[in-house]
Amino acid sequence: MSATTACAELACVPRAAPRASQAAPSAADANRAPSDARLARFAVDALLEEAHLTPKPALVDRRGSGAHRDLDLAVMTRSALALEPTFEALARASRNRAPSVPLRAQLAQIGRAGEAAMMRATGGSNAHRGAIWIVGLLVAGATICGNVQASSAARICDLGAQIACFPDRFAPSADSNGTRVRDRYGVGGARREAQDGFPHVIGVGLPALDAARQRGVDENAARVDTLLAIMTSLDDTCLLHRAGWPALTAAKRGARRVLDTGGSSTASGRAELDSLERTLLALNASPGGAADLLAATLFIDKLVRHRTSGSPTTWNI
Ligand SMILES: CC(C)(COP(=O)(O)OP(=O)(O)OC[C@H]1O[C@@H](n2cnc3c(N)ncnc32)[C@H](O[C@H]2O[C@H](COP(=O)(O)OP(=O)(O)OP(=O)(O)O)[C@@H](O)[C@H]2O)[C@@H]1O)[C@@H](O)C(=O)NCCC(=O)NCCS
Ligand SMILES: Nc1ncnc2[nH]cnc12
Repeated sequence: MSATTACAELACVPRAAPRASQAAPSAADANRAPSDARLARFAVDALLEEAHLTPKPALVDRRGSGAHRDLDLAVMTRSALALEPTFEALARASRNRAPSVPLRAQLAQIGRAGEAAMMRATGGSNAHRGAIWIVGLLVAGATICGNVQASSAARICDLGAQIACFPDRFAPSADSNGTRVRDRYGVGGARREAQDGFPHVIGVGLPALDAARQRGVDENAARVDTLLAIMTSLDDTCLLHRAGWPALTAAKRGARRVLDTGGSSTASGRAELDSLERTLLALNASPGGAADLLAATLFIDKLVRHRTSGSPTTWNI
């Protein structure tokens, strides 16, 4: 499918730490599609904002390492920053292309080089393998989409899904955690999430973020509640790989309880969130796939929403 959407320009969003300050959008930014560099910057910003978001149950955040022994906030930050050239290369390769077998093969090679860059940056820890896949495909989808407007989210996800559905011709026969878990439990994992059109971004994450903002909770709580909404239904192979079905069930039910008792901004919701975290830590399990899908939601939100909102989100991390 070719890029046909006629869209307006994408403005750069004023944002807080942890990254160096960004240039404000210039008049020259008007009426053109986001550049490769800007798409990459949004992708990295989304990863950084996810990592710094606090509190997240059993995940790395500003409080500590959660259930992870080999990850902390400094490692997650180094990993995200090291991925900027990867996301930019994914965008560059997708420019003026349509989803196809050759494009899929080229993106896969860039993605694998990105995984190697992540491993070098983290000293061998897997911080963002899932995010390279999920957000990388959305970067490609956004590039092919061209100009981006408020209604572009579904098209970007659809284009990313089309790419994911083509075979990865040069894939090494990998024996990944995800492959083992999919065989054992019969779940779809990261691959299926992309091939199905990113349902946890388009059908869960973005609506949950909208709903939380409309409820008037602060942006931090809105994002935590969005993560929890994703957790309520995601078959997260990170949880399954670490602690099997009990961890996945505890994560889904616990996240639902937090939301049903008012969300993370309420005292009762916060108590349920603490309880969910204790349960996951006891199982040595963490919802890494849900964290990646939150980052993907934030990436799309930046692309399609901030420019049109008129009042860009400002929040401290
Ligand atoms: C298609 C791939 C994603 C490969 O997938 P596969 O499932 O075979 O491999 P995994 O290595 O298991 O990676 C999948 C990661 O995706 C995240 N995830 C899990 N469930 C879902 C889901 N339902 N939807 C979306 N995403 C999901 C998750 O990533 C996060 O967890 C990681 C941390 O886990 P942890 O257990 O701490 O770490 P490990 O070191 O792995 O465990 P130990 O061995 O130490 O015990 C962290 O990375 C988070 O991001 C899953 O881990 C894809 O990778 C692929 O084919 N790549 C090739 C390149 C390519 O084609 N690129 C395309 C262009 S971008
Ligand atoms: N914040 C986080 N903690 C642990 N694993 C992750 N994978 C992606 N984001 C993560």
